[in-house]
Amino acid sequence: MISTDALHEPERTRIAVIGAGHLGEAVLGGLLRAGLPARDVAVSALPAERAHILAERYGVAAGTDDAAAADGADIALVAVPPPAVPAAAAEVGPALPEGAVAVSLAAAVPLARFEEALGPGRPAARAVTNTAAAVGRAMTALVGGIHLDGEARARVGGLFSGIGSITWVGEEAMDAVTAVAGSGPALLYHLAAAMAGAAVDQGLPPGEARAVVVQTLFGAASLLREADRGPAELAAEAAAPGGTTREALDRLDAHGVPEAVAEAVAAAAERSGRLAEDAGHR
Ligand SMILES: NC(=O)C1=CN([C@@H]2O[C@H](COP(=O)(O)OP(=O)(O)OC[C@H]3O[C@@H](n4cnc5c(N)ncnc54)[C@H](OP(=O)(O)O)[C@@H]3O)[C@@H](O)[C@H]2O)C=CC1
Ligand SMILES: O=C(O)[C@@H]1CCC=N1
Repeated sequence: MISTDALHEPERTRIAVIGAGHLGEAVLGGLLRAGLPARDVAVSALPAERAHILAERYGVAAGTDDAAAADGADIALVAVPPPAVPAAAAEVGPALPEGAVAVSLAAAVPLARFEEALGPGRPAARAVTNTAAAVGRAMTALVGGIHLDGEARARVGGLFSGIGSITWVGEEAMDAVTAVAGSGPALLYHLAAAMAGAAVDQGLPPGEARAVVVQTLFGAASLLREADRGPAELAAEAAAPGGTTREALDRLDAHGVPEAVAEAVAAAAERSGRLAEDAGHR
């Protein structure tokens, strides 16, 4: 459930979602699923047809005007593409009530740049989250801005706790977190597709292959989360000497898969840094 303990109005937290594309819609859906009433949500999306679809799908107020969506919100979540953040923030900042918080969900854009565009004194934060927000299982890393006091920090933390797990980090960690928490889900989807394809090659019908892979990944992730052992130990437990798992793991190692994963994560983190540089933010 969304925490309402530390809100200005304990009964209500009004949320604006600015830029409801893939991530914004996932967060919107997750917040509603966690119990946020649709009447307390205003969305800004482009183009107008997209706003119309979201209004129909979720029963929220939706339009194309960022300032109108932010007007009256307690927390505005800005989920536009990185280059669009400064312009969106310049609309959102002045439209928010005093004390309301703006949170950037964009990759790469430094918090100081977001704060500058919002206008003086605006409480702000930066978040890296992921689309598992839609099912209440996001991993969100948060950085607090210079005007974010303890109460506002608790409000923001409470909101994101409603759609998954949170951690507060220093901004220097954000490129790494973006690579793992932001891009990480797609790495697993990539692996899932390869596993399902391989299972079909081995004779499973496609629907069956997908169901088996999904439940296997879900079970493994759940065990990883709850077990008192780490991933290496869990892998060793599944790999009987001379058995099938050892055969498969050896093949992955021979193909340099651990190194390839490390390279992929490093490339994503480096891309996050370059995105900021290309936009003149660093
Ligand atoms: N997708 C993900 O899993 C993750 C995304 N992010 C970050 O989230 C942000 C959004 O990513 P994602 O959802 O994938 O991208 P999308 O392109 O799916 O969504 C962004 C949406 O914002 C719209 N938009 C642009 N400017 C404005 C504006 N001023 N007001 C309202 N809407 C606007 C875009 O419209 P149009 O296309 O017409 O410009 C688009 O529909 C990015 O900054 C990204 O770095 C971070 C972590 C994970
Ligand atoms: O691909 C991207 O740039 C965004 C940021 C992290 C995940 N998706």
